[in-house]
Amino acid sequence: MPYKYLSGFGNDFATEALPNALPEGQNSPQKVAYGLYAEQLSGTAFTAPRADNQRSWLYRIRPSVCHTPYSPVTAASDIVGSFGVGSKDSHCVSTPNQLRWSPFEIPETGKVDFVAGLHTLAGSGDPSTRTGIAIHIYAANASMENSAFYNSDGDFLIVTQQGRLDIQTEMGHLLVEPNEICVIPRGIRFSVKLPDGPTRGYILEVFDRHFELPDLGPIGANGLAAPRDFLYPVAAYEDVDGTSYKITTKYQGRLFSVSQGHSPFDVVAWHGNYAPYKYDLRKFCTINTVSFDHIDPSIFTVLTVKTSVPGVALADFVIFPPRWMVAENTFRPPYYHRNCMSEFMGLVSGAYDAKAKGFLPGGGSLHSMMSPHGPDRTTFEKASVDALAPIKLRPDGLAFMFETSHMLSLAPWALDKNLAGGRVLQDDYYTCWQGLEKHFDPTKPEGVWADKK
Ligand SMILES: O=C(O)Cc1cc(O)ccc1O
Ligand SMILES: [Fe+2]
Repeated sequence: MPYKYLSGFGNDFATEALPNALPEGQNSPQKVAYGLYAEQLSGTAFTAPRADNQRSWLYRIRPSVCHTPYSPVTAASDIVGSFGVGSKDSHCVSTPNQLRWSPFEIPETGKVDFVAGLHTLAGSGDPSTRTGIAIHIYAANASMENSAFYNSDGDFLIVTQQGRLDIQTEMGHLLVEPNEICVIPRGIRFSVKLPDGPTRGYILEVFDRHFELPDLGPIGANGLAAPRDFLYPVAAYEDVDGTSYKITTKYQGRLFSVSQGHSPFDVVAWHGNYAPYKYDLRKFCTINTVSFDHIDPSIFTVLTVKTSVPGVALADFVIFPPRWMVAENTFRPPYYHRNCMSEFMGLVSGAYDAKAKGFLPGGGSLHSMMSPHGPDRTTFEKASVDALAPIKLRPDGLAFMFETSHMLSLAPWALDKNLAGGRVLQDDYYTCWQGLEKHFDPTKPEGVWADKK
């Protein structure tokens, strides 16, 4: 499969797999070229201001509506849709505890595809009122066959951790490898193949608005993620009839499916600004202190979803990429911290500056609103005496954070102590801070660390 992309975050694209399949100068001609149907896919209200308005026009072999009625999927699922604690459906739990998970298991037996391999960890709000977010992981070992998925509840930002995802979408193909992310907006049908076999990763789902590049303020016109590095698929279609396709949607947190006798990937041409995209995190132009002190992690924001309050994100996607550390006279790891936001972290590879052990690739941690957290004892002690030479921090490491202004509720699966025979949820996480010693000595204004170098 040749993967071809169009570039530029939020551009208005036009792409066709057959010459002149796109109508000239209008969206809905009486007769569309090649006998195609025209269909609009709206990603914002019709009346959203022009700067926010997102929609695409799809020219396809059949309109999407040619399918059997939706019926609930009866197979057991670890997906949660509504996070109001106490709501009859939700079974979610609120806990301010600092939580950490060892690498989430990838199933070794049976065939588990991307949809069956979705597990919700935490979330807030409810898609029915377009408030909130959800955090899921996926752990799968099989490609989706003759099936597609779309999310009615919101947009998915997918962080691949192990294995590439070969994603066929209505707009074309995306090949996404670890160190890359992709965003599949609400409603867009996609099917995931696993060219490398077993796979794992993380998903940030937002129930309202869409991901945007952060404003750069005094940074200026350049830096962080560059718009031109966001890649969108070119139109690619298949004309397959007579095979039964199952299309599953997550709708208010529940799965429903329809069937149809033709491929849903029959879009010959499309134009517009509502489409899936991918981004290589290695292209992120990292900015940080060249003098002193630890800069807040918002400096590493790749994408953000705004709320109506200026500067307050519904969710930020933040990375901790390889970078030079040069800060002088500075405690360089993350500071001890209590936050009015909730912080979920994952690790794609390597290790993370605040934790000497226990936070592993494919695992995760959650530090909830106002729950204290920071470096473990080993990290604190080492960083308190380390020589402050310039160092290249973890050239192969990539950690990330989903940070949200909402309080999260925990899905039952996330707190299941028996996951993988009790090897996932770390009961003893809190102990990494228990040994932090008292160093206070009122007779030593210069502190105690000078003696310990
Ligand atoms: O590890 C964390 O908790 C994330 C984090 C990183 C950082 O560099 C500063 C603050 C912060 O919350
Ligand atoms: Fe933090």
